[in-house]
Amino acid sequence: MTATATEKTGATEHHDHPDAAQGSGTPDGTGTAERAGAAERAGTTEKKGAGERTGARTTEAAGVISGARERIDALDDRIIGLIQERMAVSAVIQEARITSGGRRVNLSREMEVLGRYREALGKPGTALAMTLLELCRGRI
Ligand SMILES: O=C(O)C(=O)C[C@]1(C(=O)O)C=C[C@@H](O)C=C1
Repeated sequence: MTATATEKTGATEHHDHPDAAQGSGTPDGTGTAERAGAAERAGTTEKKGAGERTGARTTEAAGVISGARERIDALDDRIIGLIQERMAVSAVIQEARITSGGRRVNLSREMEVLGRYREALGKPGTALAMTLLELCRGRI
C-alpha cells in the first residue's frame, strides 16, 4: 500500500482544527501529547511525525520546513561562533585598557556599537547590541 501525505507527515489535510490536522486526536480519543507523556513516563519513546514536528499540513511543506530549519541551525552555529569570537576580542581590548590603568567600560564606544546595530536592524537591533555588550563586558 502507498503511504498517503497524511501518513507520511502526520498531517491531515482536510481538517480545520489545528490539533486534528497535526494528528493529536486518535479514534480512541488519546491525544498526541497525552500519549507522548505516557510514553515518557513509561520510559518508552514515541516518534513525532513530520507534520507534528514542523506544523506543516502537507508533505511538500514539511520538506521545505525541514530543509530550511537545517539551514537555520547551521546559521545559528555560525552566529554563536562569531559571538564567542567577539567576546574574546572584546576581552583583549578590556584587558589592555585595565592593565594600562583605564576602566573596563567605555560608554562612548558602547553608544557607537548600539548605533551601528540600530542603523542596520532598527529598534530590536539596539536590544540585541545591549545583550552582546552584556555578554562581552567583564570577561577577563
Ligand atoms: O571597544 C572597546 O573599547 C571595548 O572595550 C569593547 C566593548 C565591546 O564589546 O564592544 C566592550 C566594552 C566597552 O564598554 C565597549 C565596547
